[in-house]
Amino acid sequence: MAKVRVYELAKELGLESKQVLATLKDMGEFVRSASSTIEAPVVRRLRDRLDSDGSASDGKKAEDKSAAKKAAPKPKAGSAPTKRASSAGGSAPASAKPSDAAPKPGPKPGVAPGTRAPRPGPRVPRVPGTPGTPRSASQPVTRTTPKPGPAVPKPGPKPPAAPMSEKPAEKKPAENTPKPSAAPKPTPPTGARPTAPKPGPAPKPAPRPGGPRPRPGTPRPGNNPFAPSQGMGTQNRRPRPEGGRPERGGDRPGGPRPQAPAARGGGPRPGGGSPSGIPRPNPAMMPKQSAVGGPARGGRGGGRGRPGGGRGPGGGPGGPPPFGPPGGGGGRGRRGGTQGAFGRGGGPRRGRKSKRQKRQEFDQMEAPSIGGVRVRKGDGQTVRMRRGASLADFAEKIGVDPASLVQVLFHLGEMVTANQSINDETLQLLGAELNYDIQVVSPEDEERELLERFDLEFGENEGDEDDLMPRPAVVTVMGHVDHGKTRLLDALRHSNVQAKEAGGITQTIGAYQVETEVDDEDRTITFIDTPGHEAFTAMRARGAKSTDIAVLVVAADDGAMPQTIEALNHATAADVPVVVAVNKVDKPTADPAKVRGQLTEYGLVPEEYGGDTMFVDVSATKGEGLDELLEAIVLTADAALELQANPEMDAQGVAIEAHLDKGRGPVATVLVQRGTLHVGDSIVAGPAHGRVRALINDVGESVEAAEPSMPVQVLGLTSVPGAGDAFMVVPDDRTARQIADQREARKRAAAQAAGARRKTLDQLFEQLEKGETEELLLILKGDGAGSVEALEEALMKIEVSEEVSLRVIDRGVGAITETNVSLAAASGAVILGFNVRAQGKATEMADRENVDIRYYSVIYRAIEEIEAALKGMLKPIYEEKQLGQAEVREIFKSSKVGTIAGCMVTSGIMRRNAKARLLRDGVVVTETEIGSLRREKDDVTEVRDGFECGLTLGSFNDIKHGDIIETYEMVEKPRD
Ligand SMILES: Nc1nc2c(ncn2[C@@H]2O[C@H](COP(=O)(O)OP(=O)(O)OP(=O)(O)O)[C@@H](O)[C@H]2O)c(=O)[nH]1
Repeated sequence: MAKVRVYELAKELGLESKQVLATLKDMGEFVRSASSTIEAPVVRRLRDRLDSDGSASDGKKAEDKSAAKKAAPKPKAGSAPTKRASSAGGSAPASAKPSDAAPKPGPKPGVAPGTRAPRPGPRVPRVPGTPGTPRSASQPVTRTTPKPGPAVPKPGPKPPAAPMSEKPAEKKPAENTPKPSAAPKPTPPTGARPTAPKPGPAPKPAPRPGGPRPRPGTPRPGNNPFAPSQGMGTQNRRPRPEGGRPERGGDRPGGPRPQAPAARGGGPRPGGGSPSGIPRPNPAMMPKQSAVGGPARGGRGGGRGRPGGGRGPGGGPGGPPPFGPPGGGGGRGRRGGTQGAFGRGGGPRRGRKSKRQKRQEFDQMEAPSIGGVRVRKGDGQTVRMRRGASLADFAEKIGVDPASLVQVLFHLGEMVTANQSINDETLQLLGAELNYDIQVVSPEDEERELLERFDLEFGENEGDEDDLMPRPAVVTVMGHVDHGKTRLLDALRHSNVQAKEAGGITQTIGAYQVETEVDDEDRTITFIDTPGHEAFTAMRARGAKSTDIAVLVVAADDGAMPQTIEALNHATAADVPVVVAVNKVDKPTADPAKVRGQLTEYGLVPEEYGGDTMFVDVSATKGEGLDELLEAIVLTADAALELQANPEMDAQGVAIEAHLDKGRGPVATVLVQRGTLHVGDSIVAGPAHGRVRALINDVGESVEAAEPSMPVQVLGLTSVPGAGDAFMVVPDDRTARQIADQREARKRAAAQAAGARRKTLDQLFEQLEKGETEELLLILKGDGAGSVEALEEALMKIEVSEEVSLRVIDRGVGAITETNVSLAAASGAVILGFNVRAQGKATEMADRENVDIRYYSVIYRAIEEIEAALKGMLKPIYEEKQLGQAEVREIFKSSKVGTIAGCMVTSGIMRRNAKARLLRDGVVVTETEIGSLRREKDDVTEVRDGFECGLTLGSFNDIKHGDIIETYEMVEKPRD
């Protein structure tokens, strides 16, 4: 047997489609709409069901009823309700399923009847000719059908629901009165409406011709909160009009409504909005009801919300077997009912929303509000963040919108953009606020993890004892400026590095090896010469870490100085043994004993005093004490250290200095700490990588390999590594590149985080109040990575005022290029060239673009100039300087110039156009300026004390006898 559509079957059976749908639902069959097809077996069962119910309109029953349309309504109502009602326990049940009804009573007593009734109501109006009665009948039926339009017409043709209606009809109520609902109610006898409440209503029904709208009285209470907002709501309302709202009433032909209201109003549906509305599908209600009814979702089964299906109302609450269980047809009924029936479209919309929105709403409910921003909080779980991560990174890890984090931070007083790197404290603050345990991964850990990903390890693991071989001690020479470090090293290796230094200060780190003989044994010592200026503190600190022994140079004539102590602290922190070289002992003012005494206070006790620190008196210029110094170094190393390394492994070490050589490209001076570095090795040094093209030792010779503790220049890198960056040999170029790339990215983020000068809101507002803030932007270019780094560090320490600050927007090794100039031009930055010059057309371009390039070869000169420049950016400070005072003795009125004050200058001078303030009884009345100034009849520029004058105060005319006029000027005050 071919599939048949519901409406076809309904027609065949002489029923309303909705009735058929309702019955199907009752049978547990899910049929979406009247146009849906149903299988033959289902049709058979349906027929059986209808037959057994007797409701089936045996075909034409309907026709018979045609006359009784009105009755029909009730029946329908009844029927429909029945199902629903059943759940609701409405009266309807009586008709359709008495049994059901009975049980249901509890649920929505009044509802059922009433509910249905209402439905009709609405439609009624449309029903043309039919006065109340007919409509009611039809309506109920129609109602299911939703479509307003169609509904109207249907009334006539369609006899009310056959099955359902029939019973009710029989019950007569229907017949009497058009009110279907009314009719049903009477039925209640079945006990449907246990709730008693509506006894009254039942009777009333009769009155209501237009009665259909039964629901009036009771606003569908249970209806649901949603109703209003949804399409449904509206409809519901309509029917409701208690007492038949005029509006509708008017429309309706049947005008009768009024009565209905009363009737219904009675109170049928106590609780439930849907009572009468049986038919009315209330999408909104559905959910609720189903929920109430119990089986929340199950409802679906009932038939997705087919309107007719009694989905809504009835089903809901009571949820009697048929409808109830399933969830009451409730489920989603929106589709059927809402859409079509009410033509609102609200239904579907709602449905769509619920999926997405519900989740969002749920999330939001869960999310606490921080300063008005809702962000889901954590449960204290740990979130690992790399140093310098951005809000976007954090947001991604915790699955929230970065914008919301920006807002949260804003409320916490930090203004940060989503992609900006944030510092550790801010990250922690945010984490604490959102209840996450933030673990900022240190660069060291990050580095370790990075290498682990490539199965590499940088460290001391050099294999077994057998693999280890003695290696030279690596020594760092430290000390106060000009105490003779360079000269001493120079003396030790018989070269003259010092002469090449500009400004007399060591600018770069050099490393050299010196041979000596101790106890008839040849020993090699590697020296790292660190710069002495304070600006190089960072490099010196690194130097201390990469060395075995520190030689502290102290001038015998000067004694321990601040940087001597600082250097000592670095050595101590690095747990490096110290050998003190008391230099310049050749000087007449030299006092080596004093130096020993001073350093004793800092924990360096000379051996001769019973301590374990070796002090050696030397004279770098005269070459005295050098052998003793070397011997002291070797002895100290032998005594305190076990200097060994595995020369067989892949080389690892540290880059001491690097620069960009015009002819050779990036050149890095590295110190091999373990393993042996060979030409041809793939290496990665910080963010630089490459393959070793050549190795050059400290005396400029090309070598094939560099063993532990040997300083060597490496050629072949693709870029310039930073001073202090670790280097290591890796399996292949690809690995080297990948590691370098990741380090580069990390470095960028970290630099951004460190460099970003975040201002709190308070600070910002403070500065805004003071006026615009100024920032000096710089681009640094130098001959070596160490120099550039040192310069930047020194510059960043300059503190002139809160109002001005400086920021390095770019830095690099090598000549100043056109790229640098164009960046400077675009950003308004100044370029500082340290031991480098503009290259090619960069100078020309700088002139054209008006870019300021400054060249330096001595670091502190750069610092001085930048400091001066920053001071120059400060806004001038003005202070008030009083000019004089005059007393008003006469007042003259002039139609041309206003009020003229005849004054006696009591002190100083009155000057034309000078700033002035008028004082009355010691109170400033106005701040203005002297307008015209006359002495006798002549205009003058100023009048001195002891003289009378006439003056005007701008447009201020409220001058009185006895007022004091004070003049002053603002004078720029020099800054400190
Ligand atoms: N009389 C005397 N003068 C010395 C001796 N050693 C160094 N000088 C002088 O001290 C001055 C500074 O020497 P440098 O070697 O440049 O000192 P430094 O510690 O390397 O200085 P910076 O590079 O600025 O840190 C130079 O004029 C040297 O000639 C010494 O043993 N005796």
